[in-house]
Amino acid sequence: MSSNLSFVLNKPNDVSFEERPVPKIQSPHDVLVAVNYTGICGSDVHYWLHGAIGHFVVKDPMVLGHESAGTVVEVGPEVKTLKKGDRIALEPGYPCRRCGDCLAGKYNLCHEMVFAATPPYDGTLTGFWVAPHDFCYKLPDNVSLQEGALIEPLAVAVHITKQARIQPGNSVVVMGAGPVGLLCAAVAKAFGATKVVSVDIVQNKLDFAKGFAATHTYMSQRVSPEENAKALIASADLGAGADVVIDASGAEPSIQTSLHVVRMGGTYVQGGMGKSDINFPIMALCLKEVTARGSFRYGPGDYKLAIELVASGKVDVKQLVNGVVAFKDAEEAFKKVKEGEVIKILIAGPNEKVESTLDTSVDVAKLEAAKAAGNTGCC
Ligand SMILES: NC(=O)c1ccc[n+]([C@@H]2O[C@H](COP(=O)([O-])OP(=O)(O)OC[C@H]3O[C@@H](n4cnc5c(N)ncnc54)[C@H](O)[C@@H]3O)[C@@H](O)[C@H]2O)c1
Ligand SMILES: OC[C@H](O)C(O)[C@@H](O)CO
Repeated sequence: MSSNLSFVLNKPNDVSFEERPVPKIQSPHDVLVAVNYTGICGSDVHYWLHGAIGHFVVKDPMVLGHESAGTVVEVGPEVKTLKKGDRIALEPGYPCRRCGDCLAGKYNLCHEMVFAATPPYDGTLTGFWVAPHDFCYKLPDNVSLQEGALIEPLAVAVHITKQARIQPGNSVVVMGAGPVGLLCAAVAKAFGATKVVSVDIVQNKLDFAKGFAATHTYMSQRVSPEENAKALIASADLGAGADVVIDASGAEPSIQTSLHVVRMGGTYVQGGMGKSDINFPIMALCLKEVTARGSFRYGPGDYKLAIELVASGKVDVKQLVNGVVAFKDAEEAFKKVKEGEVIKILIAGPNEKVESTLDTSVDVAKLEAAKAAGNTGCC
């Protein structure tokens, strides 16, 4: 346990591998975890390319990654629920536990949140990670460590979908068929929605969505939001509109269309993070008495439910994984995500002996096309 190789963002478009000290257990309630697999999130790609998301600016070198699963290698003296060798999904944000929001059960809103790979805090693309034991969730025997790395984006989708208060038999439209939108569609179905419409602007994403969880798909059109909504409603036979619309794209045209797709008295949830300010059809919100909610990360019970959805076979996260790469190929994996042709790539921990199962050669033309289209991952 002397090597702790880490994948560090120095500044935009400049990453390196660095030996960092193996972290030490700080509190008797901490565990030390060997990181086995980490997924790449759009926010990691955004930091890599731009060095900032909103007011979170990378000023000093920062280890990337926050979608991880690992194996417990050491436990603090007060840890009763985990032992050495346990396989866990890592919840990567640690709230203060004492402020009003934490005490109200909304710890995801804590102002003092320490969140992995959100500056100034380092992330989990590293060999070893220390975490409070109650933010490490033991994986059931039938859930693999690779699936464990998908629990983080699934927990995001669980939180978004809980915010939508879906009822059995509801119709749900999900804008965006990236990993978060696909997982929202799957969770909506697990929550009892009978019609789930995935919407995107890329045909192969819709083809995947149809085989994954969507009952219907719709290719968003470059027309006015009202016309787009009318065509969407007609194509999915949504009658007076959808009971619930979730935005998992962050794109302004998608958000505008959403408010025209939701039915009178329906619910709209903002999960996507795009531009901070947009033109928003506020009159539709008012006249339809739409309930609108935001959704940020995840809170009490979300990781637990995400793991149960995978363990019970209700959400098959394995389908989202295009391949696994060795730690040394982390930068190539980021380029692959940037190309926009993959759903989820996992990076094996630096101490894992794995062969890359993904062709890591990068198509420069695709990279340039993604750049020209402004596809920079997220946010
Ligand atoms: N709320 C949270 O806590 C939270 C957490 C993680 C990610 N996010 C956000 O959720 C969003 C989705 O994440 P992801 O990882 O799936 O990102 P992604 O970039 O892989 O997926 C976004 C999808 O939206 C599609 N899209 C773009 N414009 C569209 C339009 N006009 N109509 C319909 N679809 C359109 C894209 O083609 C893409 O498939 C991102 O904005 C991300 O920042 C939010
Ligand atoms: O899943 C967690 C998200 O990726 C993060 O909150 C990020 O998008 C903003 O810091």
